[in-house]
Amino acid sequence: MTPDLLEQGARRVEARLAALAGQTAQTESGGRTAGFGRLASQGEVDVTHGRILYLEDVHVSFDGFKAINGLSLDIAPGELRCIIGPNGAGKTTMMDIITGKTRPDSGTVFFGSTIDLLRYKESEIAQLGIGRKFQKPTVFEQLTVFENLELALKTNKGVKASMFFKLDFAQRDRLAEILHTIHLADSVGRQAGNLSHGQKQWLEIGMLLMQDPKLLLLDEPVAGMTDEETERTAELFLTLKGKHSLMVVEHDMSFIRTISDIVTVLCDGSVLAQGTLDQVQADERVIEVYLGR
Ligand SMILES: Nc1ncnc2c1ncn2[C@@H]1O[C@H](COP(=O)(O)OP(=O)(O)OP(=O)(O)O)[C@@H](O)[C@H]1O
Repeated sequence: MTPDLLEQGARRVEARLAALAGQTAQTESGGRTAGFGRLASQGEVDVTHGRILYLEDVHVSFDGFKAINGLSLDIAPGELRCIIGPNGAGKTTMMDIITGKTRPDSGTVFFGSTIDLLRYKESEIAQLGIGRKFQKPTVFEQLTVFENLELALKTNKGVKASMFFKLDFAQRDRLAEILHTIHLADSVGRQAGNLSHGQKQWLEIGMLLMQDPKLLLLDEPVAGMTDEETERTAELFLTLKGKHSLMVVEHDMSFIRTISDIVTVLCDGSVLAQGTLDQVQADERVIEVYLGR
C-alpha cells in the first residue's frame, strides 16, 4: 500500500469520526463512498474506494444456529478497528470467514474492491496479505528471536529454496526495524521459549510483520499480559496503525480506550453498534448485552 492511499484511508476514518461526533452510534457499515480517483497498480490491493475490507450481508449457520447473521462492515486502509462484543457474538467466526477458514452460506467479502475473498483458499488469503494472530502465541520455542523472524520470511518458499535462503540487505534492515518495533531488539539472541508471555506475543506479531501484511487480524492480543506489557502493546499497535490496517478483537476496555478510533460492537452475528468508544459505551443496547449495568 502506498503512503498516499494510507493517508486517504486515515482521512476517511477522520471524516467518519467527525460524522459520528455528537450522533447516536449507528449500525451503519458497508458504506458506499466515492472513489479517490487513483487506480491501483498490478499486485496492489485496490483501495481506491477507500476500503481495504468489505463485508456485506454475510450469513453463516452451524447446524441451523445463525452464528453470523447479516453481518456488514468495512475497514479503511491504515485503520485500526476494534471489535468488541459478548461471548458467542461471532467475532472469531467473522475472522474465520475473512481468512478463509469458514465459508459463509451467503454474502460478500472483499479485500480491496477487486479481490473476492470467497474465491480463495485459506493459504492463498494469507499470501494475498492478510495476516492473522490467534490468541495463544505460537512461536518456535527452541529457536532464537532472530531465527523466528528469519523463518517467517521462509514460510512462503519451497523446501529447497528455504534451505539455501539467506537474508539480503533489505531484509536484514527490515528485520532490524521490526525487532525495534516489537521491543525485542535487546533479546535478538534469546531463545523464544525463555521470553515472557507478552514478549512471545510481540514476537509472533513481528513474524507476521516480516511478511508485510496489508491487513492484520488480532484476536485478544493482550489477554494474559501484565499491565506494562499491555501498555507497550498499545504503543506497538499505534505504531502499526497507518502502515497496516488492523482489526483487533479485545475485551480489555482500557486497552481499547488507548488504541481505538472506531469501535464495532458485534452481537448475535451482526453489528449492534458502531462509533467511538464513548458512543458505544453510552448505547443502551450495548450496555444491555455486553457492558452490564
Ligand atoms: N464450528 C462450529 N460449530 C458449531 N457452532 C459454532 C462453531 N463455531 C462457532 N460456533 C458458535 O457460533 C457462535 C459464535 O461463536 P464465536 O466463537 O464466533 O463467538 P465469539 O464472539 O468469538 O466469542 P468469544 O468472545 O467467546 O470468543 C457461538 O455460539 C459458537 O458456539
